[in-house]
Amino acid sequence: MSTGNEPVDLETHRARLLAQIAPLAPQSIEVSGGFAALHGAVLAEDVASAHPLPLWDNSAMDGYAVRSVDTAAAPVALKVIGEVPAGSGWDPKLEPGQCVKIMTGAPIPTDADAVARIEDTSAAIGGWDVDTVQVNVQVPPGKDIRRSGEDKAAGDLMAYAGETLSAARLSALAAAGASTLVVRTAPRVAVLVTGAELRASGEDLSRGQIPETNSLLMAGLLAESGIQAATVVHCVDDICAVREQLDILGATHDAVLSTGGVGPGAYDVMRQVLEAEPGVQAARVKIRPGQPQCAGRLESGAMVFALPGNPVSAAVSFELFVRPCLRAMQGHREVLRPTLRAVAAVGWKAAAGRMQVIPVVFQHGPTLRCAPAVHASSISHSVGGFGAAQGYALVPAGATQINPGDEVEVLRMIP
Ligand SMILES: Nc1nc2c(c(=O)[nH]1)N[C@H]1C(S)=C(S)[C@@H](COP(=O)(O)OP(=O)(O)OC[C@H]3O[C@@H](n4cnc5c(N)ncnc54)[C@H](O)[C@@H]3O)O[C@H]1N2
Ligand code: MOO
Repeated sequence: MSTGNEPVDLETHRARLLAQIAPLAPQSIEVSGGFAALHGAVLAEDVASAHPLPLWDNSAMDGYAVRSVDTAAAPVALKVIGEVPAGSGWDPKLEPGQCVKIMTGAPIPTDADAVARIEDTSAAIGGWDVDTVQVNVQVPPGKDIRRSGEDKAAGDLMAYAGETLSAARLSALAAAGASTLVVRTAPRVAVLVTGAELRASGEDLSRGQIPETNSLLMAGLLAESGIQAATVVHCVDDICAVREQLDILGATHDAVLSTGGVGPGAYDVMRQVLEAEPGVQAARVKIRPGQPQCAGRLESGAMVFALPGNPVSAAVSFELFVRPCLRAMQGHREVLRPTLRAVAAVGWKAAAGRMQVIPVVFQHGPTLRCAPAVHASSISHSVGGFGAAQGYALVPAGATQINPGDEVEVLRMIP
């Protein structure tokens, strides 16, 4: 492990990490088995529409497909020669004075050029079951017809490499006849926790023991970032045991996250194990919390992010460094969340020489306002107050105080 002597700023450290990330190999997935499994995957190639949308001219309304010219002298009686419900492939021939019942989404007969809505006919009162219908209004050509290709033409690019397959995008690609998609699915991530004081939540606690919560935090933050099935491993504070786990997890995952044990303490085994890893770098980043960072590539193959053990420090480190790297692995076009401006609802003390990353709750109104979720002077361990956090305020290094009404830059994690 190499150790940078000089403290680095957030952007420099993040850029160094991102430079080490290689995008995962893309996979070509047949979607005949269904699209749902692809939700959250990231496109590795652009996708064009296989056919026009809509596929064919179809009715926008329930009513009667007519020849517009027949309605010129409305009200006019037209002979109903049949019905085209949605799903029907029938293309009836229409003679002058004839029409067909048609339902929303059904193909417009080639001989028709407009739709008279049922509301504008005698069927609105008399019902559908008639041989002759009176159309009460003049129906101009094209009225209530959804034209083939008016949404997307065949060959139009529908989605681009680097975009996430959201519900909206997946349904669009399914509608456009996609048969194979080239994607990157979520990286395989393991979470490794160490710490002799940690007990499973719910267990009785003796003095000196606390509930282990960082695995829940990390797995949850991963899930909120689209990585559902993280492997969680609890390991005793023992150099050989941690070494063995890192070797196993590093060979079977794309990234390993750990929390705790990176400080200078006598029992900080993670630091001691990683010291033997040539591809791992320790850094002091000018942020508060989250100053001690340790990351790089394990000899076993995976990226490792050894985060500080304090829960809020770990969460901040995840947001600022891990999440962007995992997104880069998956080929996301945007790896950082956009930042917003918010107005400080109350004042708080800043971190002076370091950028302060303080968990906040938002107050919605004509202007977005925020207030700290934890005490500004003791952020890193305040797991309780952090529970209400919806995002972070990023207070630049150099600021000593935020006053009520000041504008601050914020990252929003939860809507
Ligand atoms: N002499 C110094 N001491 C410390 C320094 C320093 O520069 N010099 N840095 C402080 C800062 S800043 C941080 S951050 C922490 C980083 O320490 P570690 O990464 O070694 O974390 P631990 O000591 O293992 O734990 C810190 C804290 O977090 C609790 N913890 C750890 N894991 C979990 C878990 N899975 N679930 C819940 N809570 C967890 C642990 O009990 C400790 O309270 O070092 C400072 N010290
Ligand atoms: O930098 Mo530590 O992460 O403050 O608590």
